[in-house]
Amino acid sequence: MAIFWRLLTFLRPYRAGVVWSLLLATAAMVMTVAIPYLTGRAIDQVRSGHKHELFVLGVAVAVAGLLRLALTVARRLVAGQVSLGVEYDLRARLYGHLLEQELAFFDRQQTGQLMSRATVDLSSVRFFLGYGLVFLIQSALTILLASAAMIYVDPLLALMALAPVPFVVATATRFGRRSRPAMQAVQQRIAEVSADVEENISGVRVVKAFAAEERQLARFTGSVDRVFDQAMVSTRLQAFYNPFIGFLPQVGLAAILFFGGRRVIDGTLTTGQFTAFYTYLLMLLGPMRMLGMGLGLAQRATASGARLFEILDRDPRIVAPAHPVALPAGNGHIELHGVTLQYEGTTTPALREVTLDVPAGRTLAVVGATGSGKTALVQLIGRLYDVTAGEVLVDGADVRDLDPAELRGAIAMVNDDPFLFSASVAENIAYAHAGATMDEIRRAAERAQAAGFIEALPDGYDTRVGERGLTLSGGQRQRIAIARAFLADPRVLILDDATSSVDASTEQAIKAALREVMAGRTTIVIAHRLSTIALADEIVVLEDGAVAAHGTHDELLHLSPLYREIVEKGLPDQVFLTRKPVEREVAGL
Ligand SMILES: Nc1ncnc2c1ncn2[C@@H]1O[C@H](COP(=O)(O)OP(=O)(O)OP(=O)(O)O)[C@@H](O)[C@H]1O
Repeated sequence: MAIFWRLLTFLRPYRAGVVWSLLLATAAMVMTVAIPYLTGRAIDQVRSGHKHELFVLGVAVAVAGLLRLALTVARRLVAGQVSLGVEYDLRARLYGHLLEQELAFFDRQQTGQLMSRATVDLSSVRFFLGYGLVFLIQSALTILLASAAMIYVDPLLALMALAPVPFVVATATRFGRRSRPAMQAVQQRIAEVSADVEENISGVRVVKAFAAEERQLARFTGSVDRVFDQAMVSTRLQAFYNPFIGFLPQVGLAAILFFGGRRVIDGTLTTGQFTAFYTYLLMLLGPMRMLGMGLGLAQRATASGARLFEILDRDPRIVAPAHPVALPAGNGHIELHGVTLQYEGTTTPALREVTLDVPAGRTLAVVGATGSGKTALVQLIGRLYDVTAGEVLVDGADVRDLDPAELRGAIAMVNDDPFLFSASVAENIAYAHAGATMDEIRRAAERAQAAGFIEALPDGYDTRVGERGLTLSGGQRQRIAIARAFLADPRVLILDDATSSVDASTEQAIKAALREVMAGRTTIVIAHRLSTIALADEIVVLEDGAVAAHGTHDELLHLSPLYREIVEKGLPDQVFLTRKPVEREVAGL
């Protein structure tokens, strides 16, 4: 119930619309109630042969009908606006809130689940708030007005006719109680199906590569079956309760036909009154059914609301401090003091007591076996995760004291698998600097050794790259990411150099681009090959999240057996493809 009241708060900005909706609904109801009354009177005029009065009443029925039409159209327009407004607000709030969450939140969420909440759940809430609520109130109002009219015509008969109403209310309440959990389970299972669809489409390359379509389909069919089974539980409840709610008032109808008919025969009730009375009772049937439907919508919206609030109530864990300090002037001096990082839900830390000092402008290569904590380390600099212990300083300021937006504005990351948005190449390059001019974009692309292939694309810089930029090769995407970093002009550059899939000349181009972008900035590079290590001033070797060794290449070759082993066996060295003397030297050529 608390969730239901909270849902109503979404209507607050639309108070005027809701009030108008209700006023229009009430006026339409008055017209609806007036029609049987006028019809009853008209029938009495037929019996007494008053042609003029009959004409007037006929016109009055037509006018009431027209007014009702106009009022209903107006109400639907207003309600539609409210509904879409609520949808707009909710979408913006939900999306904004999701974007505020820290990375760790997304590590544990299935994309499809989140998407289902943002679509299926959101639309059931907005549909209820926009239309369902008015349905409910309108039905209740019709029942009240028709009851009042019936009591006015004949209190005793009215009592008889209305006797089933308490049973209707009791049945509807019971229906609500049984239906809500069933509905919530349906929503949950629909979300699971969405998650399955999302995973299958995102991972379609793996599915195809392993010819796993049949297996995936079987799994998917399983999820769909689960939705079907649970929806059937819900449907069975509805199949019984809804008609039952509609049936109860019909018991009243039979009683009215019998007792009311007798009173007409006795002459204590006119035929017109009897007709009006009977029509009122017929009028009750619709709203009673609508009441059931409205309650169904309310159940669904409450179930969906609970799922939306789960997200909306989650406070982001990495936020700007109340009084952030400004990022001190500097050129990207990075310090880690006794840093330990343990990801949520894991038992062993990904980083243990790491202490590092990277002076401004220097290049540090991070090497280590897979899972040794290289990515974990670089993610801490932009505060994508919070340390479990210790501190990370950028130009002397603890990253937790800074506004994350300012901090991240000073850092650029070039991943091994850069993500490109479905937009033009130019827009993708300008992602870090939305106001960049075409000239700046071109210059960045040139420096990133990307201009050549971009100009060869069908529409040059205006070429749209598909979702995830799949129309471009890995090496091309990486150079676009480097161009992005140029435009961002960061103090600190973070690189992951896993360019193992590119050919020799691309590798050369990337190395040249990297050397250009690294100049004059602090760079931390996760190195997977000797040629990248050659770009670094110093190297840190990670082993199980701890610093195993730290020094220059030569020092480490003497001091660290682990480094020697990594150099000898671990790095997919392609240094023979490069021509830079320094790299040949490093590789011992
Ligand atoms: N988001 C996460 N949540 C929980 N554990 C994680 C998360 N990311 C990484 N880990 C774990 O933390 C450890 C360090 O991972 P990290 O990604 O830093 O390794 P890495 O050295 O970059 O490996 P690779 O070279 O394969 O990319 C691993 O044991 C990994 O399983």
